Amino acid sequence: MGTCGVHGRTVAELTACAGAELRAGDSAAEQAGNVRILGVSEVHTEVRPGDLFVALQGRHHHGASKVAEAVAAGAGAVLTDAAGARSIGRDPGVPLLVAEHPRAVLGPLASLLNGHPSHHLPVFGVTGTNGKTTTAYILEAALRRLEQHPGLVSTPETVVGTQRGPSRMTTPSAPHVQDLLARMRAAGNRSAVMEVSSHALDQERVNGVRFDTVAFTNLTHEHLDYHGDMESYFHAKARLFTPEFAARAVIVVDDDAGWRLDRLARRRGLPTVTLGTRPGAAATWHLAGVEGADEFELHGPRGPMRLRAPLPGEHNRVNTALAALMLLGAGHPLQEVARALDGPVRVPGRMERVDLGPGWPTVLVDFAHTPDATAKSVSALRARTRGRLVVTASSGGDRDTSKRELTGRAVVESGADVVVVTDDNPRSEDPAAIRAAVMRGVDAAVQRLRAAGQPIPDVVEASTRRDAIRTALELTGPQDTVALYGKGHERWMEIGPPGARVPFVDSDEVRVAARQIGPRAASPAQAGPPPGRGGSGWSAAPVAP
Ligand SMILES: CC(=O)N[C@H]1[C@@H](OP(=O)(O)OP(=O)(O)OC[C@H]2O[C@@H](n3ccc(=O)[nH]c3=O)[C@H](O)[C@@H]2O)O[C@H](CO)[C@@H](O)[C@@H]1O[C@H](C)C(=O)N[C@@H](C)C(=O)N[C@H](CCC(=O)O)C(=O)O
Ligand SMILES: Nc1ncnc2c1ncn2[C@@H]1O[C@H](COP(=O)(O)OP(=O)(O)OP(=O)(O)O)[C@@H](O)[C@H]1O
Ligand SMILES: N[C@H](CCC[C@H](N)C(=O)O)C(=O)O
Repeated sequence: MGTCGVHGRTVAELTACAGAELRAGDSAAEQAGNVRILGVSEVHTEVRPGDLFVALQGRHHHGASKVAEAVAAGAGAVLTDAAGARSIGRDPGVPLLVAEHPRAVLGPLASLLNGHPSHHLPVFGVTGTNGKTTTAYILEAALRRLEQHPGLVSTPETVVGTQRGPSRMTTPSAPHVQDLLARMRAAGNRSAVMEVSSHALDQERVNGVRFDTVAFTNLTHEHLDYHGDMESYFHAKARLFTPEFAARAVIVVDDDAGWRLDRLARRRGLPTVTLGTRPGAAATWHLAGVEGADEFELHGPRGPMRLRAPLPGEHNRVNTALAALMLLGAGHPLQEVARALDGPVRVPGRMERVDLGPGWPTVLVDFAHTPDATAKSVSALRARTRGRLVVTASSGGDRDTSKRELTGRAVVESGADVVVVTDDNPRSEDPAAIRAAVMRGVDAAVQRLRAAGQPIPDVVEASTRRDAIRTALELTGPQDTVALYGKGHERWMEIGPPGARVPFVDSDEVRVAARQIGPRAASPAQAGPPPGRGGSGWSAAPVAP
């Protein structure tokens, strides 16, 4: 990887940058120090001639076991840790750099080799359990309207110049991050928006990026398979909030983690502004609005701003407000920010409507795959659905198992009328076992509602997602809403061993199922089961409370 062209950097320069020790093996140290390195890679299959191969200890392998292949592919030098150096043993045939924490210096080295791209364009980083992608897209659209020509690094897509393409990861490896920023710079982007995942922070993938403004959305139950507990998860997120990474931060303080992060960031010397939606919260900015409406006001030190969220739900007002405060923090005038945020934004697979025409329910595809996201999304749709709200409940395999029951519980407690328990990406697990876990949460919540004398949803299990989609359409009419959760923008289903995928697109499946079911009568009076548990009627525009 790397785009520093034919010039590159010498091994001596990289050794100094990495704080490493240069072991020249059989070659003379001076000669080794003069070797020119053109790029950097941490995956042996991505090594290009003249690259520095950085051999890291991972969860499964030590990259040092791939040094011979990397050198055969043309690696000009190798950087590793003491354990890696021991396992390489004999002279690898190229200069060997040994550092205490090569992972920590991989990003800075990649930045150096790419001409420090983040020093030349403002980078906006968004982290938090839910809302990163949505906030990033809202911000990207606004920066475009402000003629800041943003690049984008996000879960669904990456934008370099004006080219949009699918992403493989939310936040890629350090060499890829720096390579993307360098390519953005070369392609004329004048700003960049980047989602920063907790995995990326834990694995130091954004080390070496200088962020202009970083933002925190929230911290709720997720990724405990990786982080172990919420405390470690918090500390992974908190890594981003230091003056070394960013010039300033915007922090949503609707949960305890937000307040705690604000205190921690300020103690570290990072200037912060806070955003609260709870009445009486001692935040810098407050979001005020009528429940269920997309319009809202933002009150704070620089006066009220009137804004409109481009997607429904309270959570999307927060995402919009966060984007506004990031832009204000970066120095854009208030009126311009308000204007730039006033317009449609398409966020792939987030509250995305699938238009089937008259006679059909409102169908939405949404990426809610955590308990909190599911609760927020179901509540938002409940408030806008005149008829019945039919939702899928599912969870991915080989991921946090403890969120499955909580997700099942969330759909019931947030007001769904019909819950269709089905599959997401089963990966290597037995899909029936995952559904059973989700169903336990659904059942427990139903029992609680029943005991409290409250209305309870109908519950169906569909052993394939295709069946679930068809069932949801068959059950619904034009007054109803169908929400398909979990897969959002994904264009595949992961089934079987790691990496195994079959094509599967929720919105395509909806259209196929509608065609199979056949035409629907256009009149709302003729179709659809009786009204559900409540709600005030779906509308693309906000429904009056
Ligand atoms: C759990 C996790 O994040 N794993 C990442 C991690 O894998 P690992 O620790 O198992 O790596 P490893 O296989 O032990 O290899 C160690 C080192 O040897 C190198 N190696 C390894 C094997 C080989 O044949 N050749 C080789 O060079 C590897 O490049 C690596 O540097 O390091 C790898 C190399 O950088 C990543 O590809 C891999 O991401 C995997 C694919 C992944 O699925 N990650 C997901 C969970 C992830 O990061 N998701 C977040 C979004 C989460 C969210 O917010 O929703 C994201 O930012 O995308
Ligand atoms: N601020 C928010 N708070 C809670 N839930 C949200 C928020 N914003 C969006 N959501 C819900 O979470 C889902 C995922 O949103 P989004 O993709 O923006 O988050 P993300 O942090 O990028 O998620 P991921 O890391 O899984 O890609 C949305 O489809 C929506 O249901
Ligand atoms: N980045 C998230 C995406 C989850 C998407 C959902 N469809 C699933 O498979 O669980 C993860 O890897 O946990």
